[in-house]
Amino acid sequence: MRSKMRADTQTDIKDEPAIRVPTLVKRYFCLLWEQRSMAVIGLLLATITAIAGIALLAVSGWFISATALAGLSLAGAHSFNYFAPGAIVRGLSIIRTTGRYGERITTHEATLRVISRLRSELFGSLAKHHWQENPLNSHDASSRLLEDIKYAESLYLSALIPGFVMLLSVLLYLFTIMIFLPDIIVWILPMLLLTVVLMPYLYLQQTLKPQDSLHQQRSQQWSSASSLFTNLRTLILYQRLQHVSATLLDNASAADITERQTSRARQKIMAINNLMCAVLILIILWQGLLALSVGELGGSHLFMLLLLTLGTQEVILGGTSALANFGLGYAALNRINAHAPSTIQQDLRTFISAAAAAETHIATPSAASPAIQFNAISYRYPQRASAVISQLSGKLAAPHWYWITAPSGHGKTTLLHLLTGQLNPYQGTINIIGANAGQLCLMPQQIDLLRGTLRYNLCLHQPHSDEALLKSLTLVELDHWLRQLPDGLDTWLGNGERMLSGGELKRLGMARLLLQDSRILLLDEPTAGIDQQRAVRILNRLHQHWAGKLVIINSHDSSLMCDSDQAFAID
Ligand SMILES: Nc1ncnc2c1ncn2[C@@H]1O[C@H](COP(=O)(O)OP(=O)(O)OP(=O)(O)O)[C@@H](O)[C@H]1O
Repeated sequence: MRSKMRADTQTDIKDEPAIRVPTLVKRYFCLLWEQRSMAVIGLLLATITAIAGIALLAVSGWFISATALAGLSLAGAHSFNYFAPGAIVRGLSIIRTTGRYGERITTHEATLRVISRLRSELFGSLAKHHWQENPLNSHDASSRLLEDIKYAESLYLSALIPGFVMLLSVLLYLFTIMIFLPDIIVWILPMLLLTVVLMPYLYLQQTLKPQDSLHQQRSQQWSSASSLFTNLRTLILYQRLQHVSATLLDNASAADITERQTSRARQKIMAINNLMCAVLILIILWQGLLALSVGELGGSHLFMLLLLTLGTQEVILGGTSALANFGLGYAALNRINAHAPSTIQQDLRTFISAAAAAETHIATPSAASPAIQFNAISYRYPQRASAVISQLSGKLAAPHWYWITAPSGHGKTTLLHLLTGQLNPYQGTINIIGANAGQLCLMPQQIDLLRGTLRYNLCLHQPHSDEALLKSLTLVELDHWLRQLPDGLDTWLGNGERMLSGGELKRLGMARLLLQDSRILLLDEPTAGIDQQRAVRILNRLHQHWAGKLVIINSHDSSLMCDSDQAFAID
């Protein structure tokens, strides 16, 4: 059963040490493996494009110099074969152009698929698990996650591809040099090792060292910016806007300074690498001229080798940052691992293990009438010393309405969160009968108004006809209120727009619930702020509308109970 699995999962988290660093990295590579055909095609196209680009430069260098040499004598000009090298140059430029387009399409598509899966898994996991257990600052968490996932993009796109292309190009370059000038390998091998190994390593150092503080500064900046916009009205009322804006500017300039310093250090390394590549060209020129003077190398071949070096150098410079990009992506995924609540880490482990993936499969609803059975469940908030719910058992079954009764602060809301799976009991089991997770719906104590139209606030991304919306509003007596709205269902609500009274908000919450196709309905303080007569009328209508369903209510006002309703005491 779903809830049994929840309880088992909880034990897992406790037994295992905090998540191993590479779990999210593993997940990233699992996702990349799922997209392997596209990723490999992208890698091949990137390689073909780079090699075609280098070859194009080298062959056209040879062609131009050979043509020029042939043109010096009339006989040579007549006997020179212009056609074959011209066709090769044209062919290479076609390959390079098509390869580049194909590479962009495939590599970006593969990255997009991997990253969007990763993002939806992480955010889905955050949304699914209740943040009460793992308190998170939502601004901070989301800006950190977004920033880090952005870095993760670079793992394949800006690290694996340019790194692979660079290594392959360098090997081919060495092979070609060995054919024409085998003696100079002793000169160029150390130079290549410096440019391909040492420089990327130094670049990585300069990138990673300030990365953590830069990341912290940037996410702090986004988090304060987002909280400034959210709290704009309060800040203006209390005349604190200027103060908060000044703090935001300070945050931004601290991050800018760190970024500028990092960028300067990296530019220096790139400049040194450029210099080393220039030395490489000089070595080729020097040794090539020596070989030319003793007749071991033709003039056009020397020109070809120079341009070959120039082309390879471009690829090497492009790959210098590959190692650093890998480090950035790896560090970002590590950071998410370290900061993510244990529930998300558990989800990631579940995604990775195929067996567990089967376990998450949502059970198909049976024809049985809906019920919830819980056996000896206990729950304690991580921040509290004592349990809020201890060894609670019971069975709540349709078609009844159950009113949870207990004094304030004795765990009524906590029980609803346990039943909906937002919290996990650390002991005991909860079995949902006759309904799947999507058919169990909660009206929370605090109704959040989303910034959008009334229609958007009711539908919450599900299509509903205007008639259905009107019917649900009528059942909760919001039809008169609707008629007063300037744009009816398309009137904007929310912070900074039209606000609702406390009682109206509760009724909007009930209207939302009425639009859900749920078999089990849980309502947390649905009538708070609503006058008694209206509350009785609305509850009577809901009784008729939800006949046959399991309804669980948390309310302090037990005078609203009907004769057929049952009380469920948790004390
Ligand atoms: N995230 C949390 N962290 C720590 N303690 C919490 C958390 N949420 C609730 N509590 C505590 O758990 C206890 C039970 O809270 P709960 O909201 O379930 O009570 P309740 O019976 O619904 O209260 P009320 O009738 O006032 O709404 C309270 O003492 C509350 O302070």
